Amino acid sequence: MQTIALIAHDKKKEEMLDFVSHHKDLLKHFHLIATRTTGTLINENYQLDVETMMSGPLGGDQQIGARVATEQVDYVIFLRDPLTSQPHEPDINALLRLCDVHNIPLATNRKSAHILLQYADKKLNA
Ligand SMILES: O=C(CO)COP(=O)(O)O
Repeated sequence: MQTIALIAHDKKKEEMLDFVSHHKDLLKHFHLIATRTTGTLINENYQLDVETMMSGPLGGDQQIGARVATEQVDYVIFLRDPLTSQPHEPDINALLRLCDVHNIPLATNRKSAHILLQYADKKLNA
C-alpha cells in the first residue's frame, strides 16, 4: 500500500479537513500518516485510521522527514501557512528539502494537492 503524509498548519486545518472530506473515498486506498493534531482531527471527523506522529512543533515534521528519507512515503500534502512564522521553521524546511532530495511529490497548497491526488489515483489504477 502506498503512503500519503498529510500535514496542516493551524490556520490551514479547516481547509485540510474539507480537502479530506472531498477525497475520502480515494484516501481510503492509502496508508495515511500525519502530524499529531492534523491526524487526530482527520481521525475524529472521518475515521480514516491515520497513523499519527508527534505534533509538528514537537518533532512531527522530522518524524515524517525520516520516513521520506527511508523512502516509506510516496506523497506529501503539506498545507502550510505562508503568512505566519512557525517556531519549528527549520524542521519544516528540512522536510521540504528531503522531499526534493528523494524526489517525493509534494503539494503545499490545496490546488496542487488536488492535482497530486488525481495523479495518485491514476497511478493506483494503472
Ligand atoms: O506544525 C505542523 C507542521 O509543521 C503540524 O503539526 P500538528 O498537525 O500537530 O498541528
